[in-house]
Amino acid sequence: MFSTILSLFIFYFLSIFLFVFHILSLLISIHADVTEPLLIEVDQIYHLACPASPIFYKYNPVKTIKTNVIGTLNMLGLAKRVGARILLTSTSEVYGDPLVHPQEESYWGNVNPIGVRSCYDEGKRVAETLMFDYHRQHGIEIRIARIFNTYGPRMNIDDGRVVSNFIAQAIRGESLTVQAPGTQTRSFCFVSDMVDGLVRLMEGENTGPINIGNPGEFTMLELAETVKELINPKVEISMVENTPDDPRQRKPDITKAKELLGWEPKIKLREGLPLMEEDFRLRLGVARN
Ligand SMILES: O=C(O)[C@H]1O[C@H](OP(=O)(O)OP(=O)(O)OC[C@H]2O[C@@H](n3ccc(=O)[nH]c3=O)[C@H](O)[C@@H]2O)[C@H](O)[C@@H](O)[C@@H]1O
Repeated sequence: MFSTILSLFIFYFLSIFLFVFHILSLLISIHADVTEPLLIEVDQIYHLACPASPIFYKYNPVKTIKTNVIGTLNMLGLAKRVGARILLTSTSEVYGDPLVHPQEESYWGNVNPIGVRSCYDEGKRVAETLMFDYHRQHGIEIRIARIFNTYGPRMNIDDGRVVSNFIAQAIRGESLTVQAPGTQTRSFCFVSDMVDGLVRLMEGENTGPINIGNPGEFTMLELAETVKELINPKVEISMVENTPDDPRQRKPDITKAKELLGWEPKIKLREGLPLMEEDFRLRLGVARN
């Protein structure tokens, strides 16, 4: 009798323990790794995974391409299993070093398949292919955004991308490191505009791909001059060595986003930079003089 009660107790205790362990491991896996399968119930998936900063994705290219390929397969598997709509944040990098300017979605790009950026560029291109293959073969509801350079408060101070670098350098009184030749261009979109565009794409009826970005185009020297003027006129601008395959020009054609999503960015670069400066000053503990 006593041994029956004891074994029932142990069984009961073990069941609860295993149940709690299972839930905990699920929760941990939600935050852990998109390259592992995910067992959850959802209606919508925003598949944003993959480091977007060149220094971070080049630091571990194998993991970067695994995230783009295996991660996207896992997310599409989840979408298929639970019937969810899935949005992929692709990138302007699918256009590579573009020979067409500004870049329309119909442009197929000019990408080096074996370069140091390829883990990211080609990874995102494969991710787009997988999205369309699952859409055509399994009827999955897909959305693809091609994000152009985005910036804003709460960005990692040591992210390594140009806007966060220049703002942190200006606040710390260090020289702004323009990578040669400095005439290369980018178009910078403020984070709140980007989020609005992504939500509209997810909620709308268009698969995309749709460019989401701010068409205001600046050379890196112009960006450095603007940051210097707005944040710290005393800092110097220095020219440093660049990295291979740096795209020479980038500007989104956002006709599709305007027509199909009723979206266009509201925040200009000169308005967005001070908002980011405020947040960086708080986190760096450096007040404005
Ligand atoms: O922010 C983004 O959305 C994009 O950032 C990167 O693309 P990239 O445009 O090369 O990003 P940055 O590292 O910020 O470089 C932009 C330009 O600034 C220059 N740069 C960068 C850092 C720096 O300190 N100084 C500097 O002049 C680079 O040479 C490059 O021409 C990623 O590869 C994109 O996929 C990602 O979507």
